[in-house]
Amino acid sequence: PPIVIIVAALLPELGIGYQGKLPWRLSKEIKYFRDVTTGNKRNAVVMGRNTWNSIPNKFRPLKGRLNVVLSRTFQNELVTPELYHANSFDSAIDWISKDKAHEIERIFVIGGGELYNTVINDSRTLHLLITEIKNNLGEEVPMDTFLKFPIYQQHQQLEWKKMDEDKLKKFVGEDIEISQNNIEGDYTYDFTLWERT
Ligand SMILES: CCc1nc(N)nc(N)c1C#CCc1cc(OC)cc(-c2ccc3c(c2)OCO3)c1
Repeated sequence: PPIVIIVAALLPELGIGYQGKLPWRLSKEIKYFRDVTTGNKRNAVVMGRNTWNSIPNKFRPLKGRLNVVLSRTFQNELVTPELYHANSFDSAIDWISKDKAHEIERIFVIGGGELYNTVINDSRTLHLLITEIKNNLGEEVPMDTFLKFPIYQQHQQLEWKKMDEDKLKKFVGEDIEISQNNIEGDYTYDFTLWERT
């Protein structure tokens, strides 16, 4: 199944976290994340162990999705029907691809920084769903984790192109309502789709 990175990042530095937490609480953004990763058919959400631990207990495993958690100390095993443990990204993808029981439509990589910065360079990753966040007051927001994505550089031979909103709507599915220029607290954010050229 295709691999999609889904992430919310603060422009321009592409900050995504601080001390293992999301630096913001954006309710419509969480709804978008839930709706897109849940979709209509069964999808997988792949995350690192720290991200798993940072999801509030009552929300994990993320419901309606096959949760795959990576840790170098894990054995590859199906812990429950909704939770698979793997000791590498490749062994997780291999298992998901072979596992007929689940018939996974899309594999969403949902964090954290270390996993994002590895998977962005994997040729099997064809799409990025980036929620571009801006701070309204232009103030410094404490961050310690950043995306190392080569997509905002000015040089021409960009390997990633931002798609228009119609393509985003088609990609996530027409029944998902996409509102742009969302303002919540000190933040304004837009949902974007990027394709590998
Ligand atoms: C939901 C934030 C998000 N947005 C986008 N666009 N992409 C993502 N990969 C994520 C994410 C994520 C993992 C994560 C991390 C986290 O703390 C670091 C908390 C959650 C989370 C997941 C579900 C929740 C919730 C928080 O509050 C209510 O329901 C989820």
